Amino acid sequence: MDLKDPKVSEWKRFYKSFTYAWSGIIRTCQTERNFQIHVSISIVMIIVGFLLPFTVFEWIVVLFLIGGMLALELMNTALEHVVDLVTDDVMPLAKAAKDAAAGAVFVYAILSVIIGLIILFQHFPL
Ligand SMILES: Nc1ncnc2c1ncn2[C@@H]1O[C@H](COP(=O)(O)OP(=O)(O)OP(=O)(O)O)[C@@H](O)[C@H]1O
Repeated sequence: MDLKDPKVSEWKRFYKSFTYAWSGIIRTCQTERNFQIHVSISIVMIIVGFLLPFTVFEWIVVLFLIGGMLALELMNTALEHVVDLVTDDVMPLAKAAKDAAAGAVFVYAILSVIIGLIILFQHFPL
């Protein structure tokens, strides 16, 4: 179905774009080891959040970190696919693009771990 077709209703377009997004998430979850690791850590963090329990502010921070991390990992996967689509050859620009995207994920992951530990230490003071 062509989503730009004017005969397609707005709701159908909205629903279709939602199913495309969902299939992108599922596919990435099935194929990308790093995404699976992030999902696992997110589930653990949510369980810990219910057990401690987190305050409303802590939930907001943790959910932003989880959402940001998963969204960034999806963007990284998209960029890897595009680079692989453009070339099979070993090229410095392909490496630069992939490594920069991986770097973005790494920066966010380090920040998430630090903020996550700060939140956890609030509940288990040393
Ligand atoms: N076409 C290419 N030209 C040059 N270097 C590349 C190319 N494709 C990948 N690389 C480099 O090889 C390394 C591994 O890349 P790869 O695409 O396998 O991703 P990855 O880091 O294993 O991530 P993932 O496990 O999520 O697929 C990275 O340093 C990347 O920059």
